[in-house]
Amino acid sequence: MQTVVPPAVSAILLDIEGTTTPISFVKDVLFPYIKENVKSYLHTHWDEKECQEDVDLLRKQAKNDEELEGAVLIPEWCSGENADKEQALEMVTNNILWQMSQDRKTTALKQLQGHMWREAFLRGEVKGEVYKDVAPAIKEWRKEGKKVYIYSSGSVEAQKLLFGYSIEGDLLELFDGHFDTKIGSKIKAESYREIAKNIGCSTDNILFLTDVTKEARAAEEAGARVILVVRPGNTELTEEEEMSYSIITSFGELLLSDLKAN
Ligand SMILES: CSCCC(=O)C(=O)COP(=O)(O)O
Ligand SMILES: [Mg+2]
Repeated sequence: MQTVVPPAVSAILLDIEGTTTPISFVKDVLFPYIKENVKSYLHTHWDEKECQEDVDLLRKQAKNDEELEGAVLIPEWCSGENADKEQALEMVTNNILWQMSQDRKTTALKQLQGHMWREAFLRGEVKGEVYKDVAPAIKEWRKEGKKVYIYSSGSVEAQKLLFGYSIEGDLLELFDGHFDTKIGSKIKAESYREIAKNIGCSTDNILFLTDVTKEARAAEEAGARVILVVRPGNTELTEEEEMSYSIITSFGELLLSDLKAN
């Protein structure tokens, strides 16, 4: 079945996990890579500026998380020149593993993950999985003058790795820009307003494609248009959610209204 995109839409904003990319790729490939390698990564890179910045951000996040039940914290002494490296990296590792056990989407965790995946993608150990219908559909949309952006909890750096080193080669030229949680949480309406400001359009001109209804609601609250994407392995939608949203199972089902007229 086809779903018509209203002509007012000038920008299509795409989620990654569960939308352009199977959840299984994230859960079974990307996340295990972090869990298996985080300690040795920290060990190797600990003294580098980038790694210390990542640790500092993780420590600040942990401070904010103090109130959370079961939170694994990172004491103040864990970053900086005088830190006992072995003890500190043990604490940081435990914090990362705890955050991942909760599938947290903090900027601190996502930044470190992006830096770790860089090694895996550059060495060719990992290639980004992208659904087959994604690239051909985006090419069509762009031909029709639509701008296409990514908005994911994964850091912009990680997004560029996934699409730049994908199973279909370098797909980065499909996108006009990338957003991550530095612009705000995906479940906050304000983030979509900020994205619209950044793109230079009204939220009403944005069509957001996502698999997560909390994200869909936030985008709608901001005035953006939303279509839910149902892919194999995604969380099942409730009957109410199915009734409330337009749904597609492939990007090929989107029909630009300008095209329909032809
Ligand atoms: C290269 S993105 C890695 C996937 C990830 O870490 C993530 O949290 C995906 O979140 P999304 O917002 O795309 O569902
Ligand atoms: Mg998603």
